[in-house]
Amino acid sequence: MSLYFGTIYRRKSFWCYRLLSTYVTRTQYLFKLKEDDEACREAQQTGVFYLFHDLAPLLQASGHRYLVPQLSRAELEGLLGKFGQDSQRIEDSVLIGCSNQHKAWFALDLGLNSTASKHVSLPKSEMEAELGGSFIKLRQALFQLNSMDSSLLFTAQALLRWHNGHQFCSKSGQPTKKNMAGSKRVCLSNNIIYYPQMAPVVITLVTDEARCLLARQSSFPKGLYSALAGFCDIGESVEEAVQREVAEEVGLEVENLQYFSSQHWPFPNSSLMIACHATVKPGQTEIQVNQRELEAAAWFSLDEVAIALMRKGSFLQQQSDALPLLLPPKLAIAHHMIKKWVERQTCSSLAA
Ligand SMILES: NC(=O)c1ccc[n+]([C@@H]2O[C@H](COP(=O)([O-])OP(=O)(O)OC[C@H]3O[C@@H](n4cnc5c(N)ncnc54)[C@H](O)[C@@H]3O)[C@@H](O)[C@H]2O)c1
Ligand SMILES: [Mg+2]
Repeated sequence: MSLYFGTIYRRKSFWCYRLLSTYVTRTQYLFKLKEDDEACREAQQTGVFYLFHDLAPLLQASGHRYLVPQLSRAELEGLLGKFGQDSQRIEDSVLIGCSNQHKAWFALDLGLNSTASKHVSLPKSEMEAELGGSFIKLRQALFQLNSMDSSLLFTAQALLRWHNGHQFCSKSGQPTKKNMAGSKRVCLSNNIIYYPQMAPVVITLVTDEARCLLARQSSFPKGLYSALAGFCDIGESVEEAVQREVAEEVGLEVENLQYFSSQHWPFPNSSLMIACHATVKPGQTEIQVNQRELEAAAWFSLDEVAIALMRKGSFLQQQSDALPLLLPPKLAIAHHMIKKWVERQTCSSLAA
């Protein structure tokens, strides 16, 4: 992430002033909103709101793309008023970020039916007509959103889903209460604090000298292959999870693990995808596909993968049986690790 300097000076001590970056002041502001309910309530007065209905975000079609409308506080109060609700409902929203000018961004789901909340679900189609947009499932809209919008909506949906699923304390059975920002929930009967959770998942691009190993599950779109992925078991390090998953799914032992990058992934719940490159031990390349986990796995050459990366068009539309190799879309970390491997291989073959 590139940091650039803003104009805000903060007094560090009596004689020393420090220039803080826009990124740092924004981060510190968000921290304050998470910790201080009053400050967050105040931020709700001037903030903007992204609406959801039963975890589907409000979107507006614009040509082949989707735009993500934001409502001001006044617009949201007007909408709630039309459906017989007061501004108290706004406190159900969760904080998902803020602009460099410290305008806070919130997400609010007006369609979730929760037993713990006194607020009822608002009717979807009437709201859509009122708002001039549609509540569309995130998976369906993925390829028509820009990367900033999709990342913000991923966060918002994950947080809203977590709150919806943690309305009661698992120890006392009593309702839990969200703090204003939605960064935690507390059980008032025993003070247990619950924080939003993500499941760590390792995703590994296994390679030998000239090929990479890709696999597919039967639920994938036809022709689509990706890197090997799997949830970390409790007590495991990333390295152990990578080695276990590769051994479990394709019966290979890997070495030379190299961390590549990470990504929050909202499907099916909230995962932290930890992407690594790894190589097989020399001479050990024979795959045994675990049929309980995978439909197929195979080694692919640099040429096959490089051509597949250049292939345009959505794999969602592929219907034919004679399918070319298809790779995950750009918003998936798997795409970027495969691309990185192709770049590295191409550079080293040019240098040779
Ligand atoms: N963003 C990307 O590029 C990318 C690419 C591939 C996979 N993924 C994601 O990685 C995730 C894991 O991949 P996988 O399905 O091969 O995992 P996996 O190989 O661990 O197999 C899934 C099975 O693991 C078990 N499991 C263990 N812990 C779990 C948990 N916390 N939540 C759900 N199931 C759990 C379940 O029985 C489940 O059926 C998937 O959700 C997928 O969406 C993302
Ligand atoms: Mg797997």
